[in-house]
Amino acid sequence: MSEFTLNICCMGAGYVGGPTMAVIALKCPQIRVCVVDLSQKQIDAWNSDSLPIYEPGLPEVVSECRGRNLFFSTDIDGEIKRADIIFISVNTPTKTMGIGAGRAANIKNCELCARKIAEVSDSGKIVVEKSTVPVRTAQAVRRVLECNDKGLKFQVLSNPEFLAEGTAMEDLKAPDRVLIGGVQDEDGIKAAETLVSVYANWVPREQILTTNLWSSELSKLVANAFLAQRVSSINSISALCEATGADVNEISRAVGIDQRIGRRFLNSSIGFGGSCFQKDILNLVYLCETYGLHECAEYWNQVIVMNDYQKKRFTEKMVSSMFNTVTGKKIAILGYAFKKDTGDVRETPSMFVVRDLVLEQAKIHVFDPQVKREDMWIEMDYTCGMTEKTHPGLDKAVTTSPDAYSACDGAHAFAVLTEWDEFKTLDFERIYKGMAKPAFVFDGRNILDHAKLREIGFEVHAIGKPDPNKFSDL
Ligand SMILES: NC(=O)c1ccc[n+]([C@@H]2O[C@H](COP(=O)([O-])OP(=O)(O)OC[C@H]3O[C@@H](n4cnc5c(N)ncnc54)[C@H](O)[C@@H]3O)[C@@H](O)[C@H]2O)c1
Ligand SMILES: O=c1ccn([C@@H]2O[C@H](COP(=O)(O)OP(=O)(O)O[C@H]3O[C@H](CO)[C@@H](O)[C@H](O)[C@H]3O)[C@@H](O)[C@H]2O)c(=O)[nH]1
Repeated sequence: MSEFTLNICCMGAGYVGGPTMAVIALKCPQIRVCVVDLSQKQIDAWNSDSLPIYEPGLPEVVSECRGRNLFFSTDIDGEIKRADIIFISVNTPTKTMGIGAGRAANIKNCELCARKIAEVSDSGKIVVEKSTVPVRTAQAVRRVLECNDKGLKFQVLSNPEFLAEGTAMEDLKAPDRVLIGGVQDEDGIKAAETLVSVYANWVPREQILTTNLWSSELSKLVANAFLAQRVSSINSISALCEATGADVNEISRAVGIDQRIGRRFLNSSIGFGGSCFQKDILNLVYLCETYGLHECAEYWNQVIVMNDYQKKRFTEKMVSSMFNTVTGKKIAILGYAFKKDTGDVRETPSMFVVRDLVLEQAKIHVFDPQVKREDMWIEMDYTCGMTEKTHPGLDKAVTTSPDAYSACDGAHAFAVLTEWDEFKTLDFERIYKGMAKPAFVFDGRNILDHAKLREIGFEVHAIGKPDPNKFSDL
């Protein structure tokens, strides 16, 4: 007899599958949790001391639970057979070719999981969509599962994940809500209750919302669209601030203090990045178009248009401030991850700034405490189509530095592109001494003390901040 009351299998050991299952294992010692993946390398890393993703607090939880009730394996068939509940937590990237290319989400991996489950299962199971998917994907998953030739019955639930990278462990341990969508018949409601009872081990019942399948799937896209919309809204205002002498931080504070608006997600930046916002908005835009709702599609598409504008605007400002040329100049890039406390570079805005500066023939020196050079190039190829082959000399044009000081040594400018806390306390006197003059600072996250930097002698440019040389009446 197994010592466990329930067996959970999660297909996909990535940024979501790994941390999510680690927290379920932590909070539910009576449940056996196994995360499976096609990638042997990924599973080996999860079973090692050097986990495949950087997430504060994750190593502690993995080391507490791994081997007790948390396992990582490539035995996909065996773990599917053993499971009562199977989470599908695979990647659903934007399609790169075919119908809907550049907008629609590719749900190929979800379908492949469903086919695998139908093929190898020898008992009925609850199948949970954890991946972010277009509305009505659960129907496709259900149809594939129903086609099994063993007469098995499966229940499909939608349980989108709302964790943010860098704070994933806190988000998972104390989520604002858990959302579970299911078919509103007796079996569907029973399946949803089983999943509710898993989360109820640590999440207050009133924060576990149950809805119909389609509301759950759509809520995930809408949540990300609303969050990204706030970032684009404040970024659009940052451009107006730079033109008028207003200060975007003061505006965020004045506007966000209104409880109807709220303070969070109003930090102006070089634009949002990450694997989710752009992908999920494009997914929403494509859905609207599919249903002939062109005005709705256009409305949400503007969030992305504004984000692209913000990224481009930043690089253009760097070039124009530095006497309209950066050719041959050394520029230090502090921060390459799409936000602090992660090593993830998917859709990172830093990449677009680096790409545009390389095209201007600058010599780039990047320092990021967590990003691997190999990952920078993989993403540059995937998203920008830029490799050493397509752009000979690219590899040499971008140096990765071991620390911020060597990145800045001899540089004409440094730009802060990720808001890592350690950048706030650098020895800027030392950095200034080592730089070419005039020494430029471009603060893409508004995290530095600009007055202090100006006192040292830097020429400082920041997002949505009035330039004292331009406005004498501040
Ligand atoms: N990254 C986030 O912060 C986040 C947050 C919420 C939701 N999401 C959504 O969750 C899903 C997963 O995102 P992620 O960032 O964890 O992706 P990821 O790329 O980090 O991980 C996905 C994993 O799935 C594996 N995989 C793919 N096909 C498989 C198959 N058929 N069988 C077994 N394993 C398979 C891949 O090898 C990979 O390791 C996406 O839909 C994403 O939109 C992501
Ligand atoms: O005020 C802000 C807040 C965020 N950002 C940027 O927006 C991007 C996304 O940040 P964040 O949302 O914190 O990280 P993600 O890990 O992408 O998380 C988002 O995407 C996930 C995947 O769908 C969801 O689960 C989360 O709820 C949602 O916050 C990053 O580049 C941030 O720097 C800003 O520029 N200004």
